[in-house]
Amino acid sequence: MSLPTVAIVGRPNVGKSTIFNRIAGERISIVEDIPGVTRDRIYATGEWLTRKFNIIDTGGIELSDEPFMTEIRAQAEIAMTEADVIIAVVDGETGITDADEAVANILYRTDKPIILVVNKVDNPERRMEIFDFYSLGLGDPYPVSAVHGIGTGDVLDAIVQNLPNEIEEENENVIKFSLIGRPNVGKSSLINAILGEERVIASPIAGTTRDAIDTHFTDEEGQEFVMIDTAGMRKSGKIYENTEKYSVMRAMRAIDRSDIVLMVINAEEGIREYDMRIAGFAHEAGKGILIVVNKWDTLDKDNSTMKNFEQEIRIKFKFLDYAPIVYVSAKTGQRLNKLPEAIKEIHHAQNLRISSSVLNDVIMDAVAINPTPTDKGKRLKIFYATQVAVKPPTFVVFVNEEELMHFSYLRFLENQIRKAFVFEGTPIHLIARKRK
Ligand SMILES: Nc1nc2c(ncn2[C@@H]2O[C@H](COP(=O)(O)OP(=O)(O)OP(=O)(O)O)[C@@H](O)[C@H]2O)c(=O)[nH]1
Ligand SMILES: Nc1nc2c(ncn2[C@@H]2O[C@H](COP(=O)(O)OP(=O)(O)OP(=O)(O)O)[C@@H](O)[C@H]2O)c(=O)[nH]1
Repeated sequence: MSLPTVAIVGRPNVGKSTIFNRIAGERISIVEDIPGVTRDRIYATGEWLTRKFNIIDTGGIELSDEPFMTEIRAQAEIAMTEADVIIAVVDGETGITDADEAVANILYRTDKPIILVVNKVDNPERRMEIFDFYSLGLGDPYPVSAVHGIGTGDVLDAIVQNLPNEIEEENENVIKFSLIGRPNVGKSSLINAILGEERVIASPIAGTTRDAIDTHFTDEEGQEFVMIDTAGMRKSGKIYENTEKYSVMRAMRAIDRSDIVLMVINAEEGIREYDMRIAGFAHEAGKGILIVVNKWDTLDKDNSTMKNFEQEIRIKFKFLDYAPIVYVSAKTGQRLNKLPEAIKEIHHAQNLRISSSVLNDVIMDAVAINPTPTDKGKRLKIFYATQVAVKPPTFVVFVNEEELMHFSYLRFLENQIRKAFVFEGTPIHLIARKRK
């Protein structure tokens, strides 16, 4: 589902990251061994009163070599482009500075809701001073002490009140996908090729955010697709558009809105750090993933080229062992016809429901091959398993003691499930729960 976005702006040192961490709370997960972008701590998901939203700390988007004022203005512009609600942070300890006024001046141009947060209001005496901040012209100041968690509840209330109404009715039959990859890997060429190949009338439809334009099309079999816009990949000449953090953030937003992500890699360049972070994020988000190696025409190939390439991918994207790989050329058209097919198969896999009886047969066979682990003389007992969700397929395994379920055994069960059913291209989640 597509989530609304909240962006935090303000000059350095006012406490943006502290507020970001408060709002994102425990939802910033740091998963070991997966180079997910969640560690960058500029993009996370927050939740309050059952409303979920994405939150961006624009302070984390640093523009190297730009003068200080240019940088904070650019960050405010990013907030105005990306967000549905903007949190402008100032410092109650130091009062209003020129930089705060510069930020306010940029924000006057937007009609998006702005919540003015006066941070570092650590004690009641200081509350009286927040009235000075009315002069910024950004509305009522909300006093907060982010380090102590005071006042953040009111800010969250204000965020939720200002979020746009639930957007985009979900149509389960439509496949939403996006093409993600570093600049110049050939995303636009592939998009044009896919649309050309399908010989369909592609019509841009307004997306959930003002500036996102998604492309809607139907293939010959009547399957509907929505290609999610990755507008940030377009070159608009803004100074921040080319920064890696911004491009990563745009990619993350596109991933959030997609069911399936086409991770595009340039055959000439191989896999880069950027690819691993984006892929890690898509994996953590439970999205379907197709690895597309483009510019296949540029390589001098022999019998082992493809095998070697696959090996590199499998080593670098260790956590994506379920993702199929397609080697294509947007230039010559080689294997482009495989893309819609592969997308449809992944969509099928991520929506697959396994009946409990069939699932439990597989689990029991698995336990017969590889007995459950023991710890301090106690053996893990598996009572039964059941699928609780799709997209991604999620299974709960009921056990005697959760602690006895080791990661490696869960991994083994996952492999057995993958051998028994076709879950190619989708992560699957296994959760151990103590039976009540
Ligand atoms: N007294 C007090 N200090 C705070 C509070 N919130 C943050 N700080 C401190 O203010 C400093 C800056 O906080 P950050 O969250 O890093 O500020 P920032 O705006 O993200 O800064 P940049 O990353 O430089 O943009 C840190 O030393 C924090 O500990 C608060 O509520 N009260
Ligand atoms: N040889 C070859 N060149 C390709 C292929 N696909 C794209 N190109 C070229 O690679 C360059 C970049 O292609 P784009 O489609 O603009 O790449 P992009 O990923 O959309 O780039 P950004 O807009 O910068 O994000 C162009 O010069 C293309 O003609 C391919 O399969 N083979």
